[in-house]
Amino acid sequence: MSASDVLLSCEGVTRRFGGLVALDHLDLEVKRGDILGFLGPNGSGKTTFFNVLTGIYDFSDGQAHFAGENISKHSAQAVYRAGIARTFQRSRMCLSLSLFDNIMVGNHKHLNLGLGFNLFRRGAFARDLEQRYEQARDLVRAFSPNLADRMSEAVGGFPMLDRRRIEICRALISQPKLLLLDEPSAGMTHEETHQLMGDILSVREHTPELSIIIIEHEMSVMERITDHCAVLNFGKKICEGTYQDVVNNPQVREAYLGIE
Ligand SMILES: Nc1ncnc2c1ncn2[C@@H]1O[C@H](COP(=O)(O)OP(=O)(O)OP(=O)(O)O)[C@@H](O)[C@H]1O
Repeated sequence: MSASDVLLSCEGVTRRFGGLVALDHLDLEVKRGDILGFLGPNGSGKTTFFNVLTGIYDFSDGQAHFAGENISKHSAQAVYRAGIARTFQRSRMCLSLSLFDNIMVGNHKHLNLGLGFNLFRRGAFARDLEQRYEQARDLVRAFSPNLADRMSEAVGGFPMLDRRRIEICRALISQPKLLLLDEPSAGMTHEETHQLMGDILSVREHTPELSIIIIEHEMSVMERITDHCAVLNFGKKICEGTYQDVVNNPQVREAYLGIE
C-alpha cells in the first residue's frame, strides 16, 4: 500500500480506564475507499476505539494520523472538521425534531451561523437554507425515495430502519472522508439488516473515495460489504485480513466464533 493510499494510520493506540486496558497498542491502517470490518467479542474494545479516534476519550498512548494530520490530541469538534463522522450503537436522534433538522445537526461545519448573517441578510439566509434542504433531500433520496417526501416529519414517527438511514445521512451530510458505523444493524431484523447493507453499498458506489469502518456482529454483513477485516480480543488485535482469512483463523474461531 503506498503512503498516499492510506487515509488513517494508527500506531500503538491504547486506552486505559484505571487498571483496565480497553484498547491495547492497536496498529491499524485504512485505505482510501476501503470498507474495514471491525470484529470482536462484547467488551473487546471496538466502541472504545471509535471513541478514542473521535476525540470523546483521550489517547492513553499511541497516535493516529488521518489524511496526513496527527489527530491524537484533537477535540471531537476538530476530528469532525478533519473529516471523520460517525453513528452510534444506540440511536441518538432528536425524536421531536424533523428529519431535515436532525440531518442539519450533522452539517454545522458548512452552515453560516454568524448572528449578522442570520439576522440581517435574510435573503441570503433563505437561499442558503433552501440549498441545504435540497442537498439533504438528495442524500436521503439515495437511501429511500419515500423518506425524501417526509423531510418535515418528526423522526420519532419513523421505524428503526429509517432512523438508521437518517443517522447515516446525518453523518454523510458533512461529506466526511471516513465514516464510522457502530453496529448499524443493532435491533433490526435480518431483512432490515439486508436492506440497510444494500444502502451502504450504494453509498459506496456513489462516493467511491469514502472509507468506512463498520463494527458489526452479523457475519453475513461482514462477508457482503467489507474489503478487509480486523479482529479484537481483550483490546488487542488478534487477526487482520480478508473476511475469509479472519473466519478461518484458529484464534478468531475460538475467541469470537466459539468454534474450536
Ligand atoms: N467509560 C468507560 N469507563 C470504564 N470502562 C469502560 C468505559 N468504556 C468502556 N469501558 C470498558 O472497556 C471495555 C471495552 O468496551 P467497549 O464498549 O469498547 O467494547 P465493545 O467491543 O465495543 O463491546 P460491544 O460489542 O459489547 O459493544 C469493556 O470492558 C468496557 O466495560
